[in-house]
Amino acid sequence: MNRLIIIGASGHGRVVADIARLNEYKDIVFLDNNSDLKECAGYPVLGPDIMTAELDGDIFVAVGNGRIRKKLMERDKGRIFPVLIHPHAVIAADVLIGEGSVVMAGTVINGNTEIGRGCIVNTSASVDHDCILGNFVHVSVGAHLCGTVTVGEDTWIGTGVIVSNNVEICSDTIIGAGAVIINTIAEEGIYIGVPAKKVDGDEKVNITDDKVSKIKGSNSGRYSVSCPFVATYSWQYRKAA
Ligand SMILES: CC(=O)SCCNC(=O)CCNC(=O)[C@H](O)C(C)(C)COP(=O)(O)OP(=O)(O)OC[C@H]1O[C@@H](n2cnc3c(N)ncnc32)[C@H](O)[C@@H]1OP(=O)(O)O
Repeated sequence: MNRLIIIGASGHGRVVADIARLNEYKDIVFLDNNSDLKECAGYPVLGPDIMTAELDGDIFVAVGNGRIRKKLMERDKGRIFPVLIHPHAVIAADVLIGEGSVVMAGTVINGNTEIGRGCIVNTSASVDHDCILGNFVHVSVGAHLCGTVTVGEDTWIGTGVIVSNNVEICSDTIIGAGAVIINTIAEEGIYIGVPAKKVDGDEKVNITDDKVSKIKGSNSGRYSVSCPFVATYSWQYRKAA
């Protein structure tokens, strides 16, 4: 197994490293722009993220911000960004998962669902049948997407969110922790509450600057990968466009 270079020596990076270990990566190193960091989860932090250019190995961008995940994956286009799946995730055989995505422990992803590139399906989340998640989507801890839900690129579904079936959520949107989405969201922004409502523009929000393009993933190639640890499961992932 190749070396895995994890960008981002944070709590998220720590979880990613553990899943990489369970995916049989033996040589794991971190890069992080915080020069004070020397180790993470027992693995060395070698230097800033730009060092990918001088290091051999697969790359995983373990950064919570979807825009940064996108930027770093595009910078190192052509390198291998593995799909990392915790052995205690339950994934239907026909699910498609884009490169550079991570699926964490206790998740369930049901049939005919497509997950884009650079996505995070976080601990104990579920994404039910016939869903489509665009690139760089984050489904946070314990969030649940019912069947036939579509989520646009770079949208962050907060922890504990429930999304009812047959709902579409547009790109570049944040769904606050604990919200319940019962209707389609077509206008980007921050939505909170039960049922969720858009936060007014003059309220304090933490969305920052340059939100990226709103295109959904349009990758086409299908590539089979074998699962090293659960012989009864298999899944496919989509190669970057
Ligand atoms: C492994 C992991 O850790 S995965 C990470 C998962 N993390 C999450 O899911 C966090 C999601 N983030 C949130 O829900 C945030 O609160 C956001 C993005 C919705 C808003 O953040 P901010 O802009 O910083 O809002 P801020 O904290 O200043 O709150 C503004 C107001 O909205 C309210 N508010 C904030 N979030 C929520 C929420 N999820 N639901 C209801 N009300 C909320 C606050 O109580 C506050 O109300 P007040 O003005 O009456 O006091």
